[in-house]
Amino acid sequence: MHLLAERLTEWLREQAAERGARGYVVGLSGGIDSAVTAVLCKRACPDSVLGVIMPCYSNPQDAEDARLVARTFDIPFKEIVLDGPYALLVRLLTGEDCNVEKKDLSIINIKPRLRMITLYFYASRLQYLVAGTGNRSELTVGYFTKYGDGGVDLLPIGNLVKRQVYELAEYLGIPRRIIEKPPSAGLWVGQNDEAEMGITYQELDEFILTGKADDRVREVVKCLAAKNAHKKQMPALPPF
Ligand SMILES: Nc1ncnc2c1ncn2[C@@H]1O[C@H](COP(=O)(O)OP(=O)(O)OC[C@H]2O[C@@H]([n+]3cccc(C(=O)O)c3)[C@H](O)[C@@H]2O)[C@@H](O)[C@H]1O
Ligand SMILES: Nc1ncnc2c1ncn2[C@@H]1O[C@H](COP(=O)(O)OP(=O)(O)OP(=O)(O)O)[C@@H](O)[C@H]1O
Ligand SMILES: [Mg+2]
Repeated sequence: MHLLAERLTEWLREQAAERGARGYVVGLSGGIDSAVTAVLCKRACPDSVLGVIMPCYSNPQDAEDARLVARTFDIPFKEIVLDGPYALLVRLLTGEDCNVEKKDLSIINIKPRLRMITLYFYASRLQYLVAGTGNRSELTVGYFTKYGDGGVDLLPIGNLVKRQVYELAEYLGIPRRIIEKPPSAGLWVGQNDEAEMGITYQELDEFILTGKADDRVREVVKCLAAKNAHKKQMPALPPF
């Protein structure tokens, strides 16, 4: 893990230099993926990393956990509450008040997209790059919002399956309570990644790393990967 952390840190340093950027901006959710990504960015660019905490009708504990990460690793951060813009857009688009219990993807995907807009504001202001937090497990099945949390400049932990993200988190000293909470996109009350995908990260990681899986897991992965393949492609152009 020591070597992996060093190599990713060095890679982030090189990427910033090659792309003419001064540092990195990261959305800090209070979850493990953003904690690990932000700490790697802080190691790479100690004086030029910004964490942005963006509650959007979110569980207040998440912002509390995000602040804990920022303070533990001395990462400067902003808190931008997106409740108002979200409620306004939902009302404008649907004519109805937003309902935080409802799992309507056309509506709740607005949350990650508002976060993307916010992160690109800071990236442009500060001459930073937006560091995405997607990992190999999520990328394999396309478990992210297109141009939402998927709208980023680079993916420092994109080659690590979730289990490897946990290992790196342990090595980096991410606070226990963040390591221990169940992965959630936090898009509606009680959302849980594994329940929504229909497979566990352990099953998904095992399949990615070894090719071993029972028929049910194989089918779910195949199906999600096919359905979401477009998220990893450039928009189609006419062939003429
Ligand atoms: N074949 C195709 N070729 C080109 N484009 C295609 C397409 N099929 C759909 N599309 C487009 O893509 C859209 C659907 O994709 P998208 O808008 O992303 O929506 P969708 O994949 O339906 O929803 C996002 C999923 O990611 C999960 N998520 C989101 C955010 C964070 C996290 C997390 O882990 O933290 C997880 C979320 O819970 C949900 O399951 C369609 O509305 C359409 O515009
Ligand atoms: N409330 C939030 N404030 C700031 N950024 C957020 C917030 N919610 C989500 N994000 C951004 O969207 C990313 C995707 O969320 P995701 O849930 O996959 O990662 P995570 O919360 O870091 O880890 P976990 O998968 O364990 O919950 C986050 O890593 C973060 O960059
Ligand atoms: Mg999360």
